[in-house]
Amino acid sequence: MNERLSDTGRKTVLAPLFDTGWEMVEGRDAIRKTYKFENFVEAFGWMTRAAFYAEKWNHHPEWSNTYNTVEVTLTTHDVDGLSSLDAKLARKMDGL
Ligand SMILES: C[C@H](O)[C@H](O)[C@H]1CNC2=NC(N)=NC(=O)C2=N1
Repeated sequence: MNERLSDTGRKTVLAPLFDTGWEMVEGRDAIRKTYKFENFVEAFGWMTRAAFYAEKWNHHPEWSNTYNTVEVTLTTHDVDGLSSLDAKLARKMDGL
């Protein structure tokens, strides 16, 4: 069962993500990041690749796309806050 990240878990898995541009969402236990691409095709291609992992891991982002920009928010609805799955998906998104 996936659980909300502990204080120690937050230090180890969230801190590196903050270094890559992720930030806490104000008023929510969630993280967000804005990705910029060359154009719409690059942005949507990246979303498609990310969507395969989201589906494979049954962990889905809140996101929106405008032309070359994708705004992503990650949180775990089942635990009403951040879990290790959010960190896992964030790391994957950064690597795609
Ligand atoms: C029933 C289904 O497995 C759950 O609702 C899954 C689907 N995708 C999910 N995605 C996210 N981000 N959080 C969840 O808690 C979650 N739960």
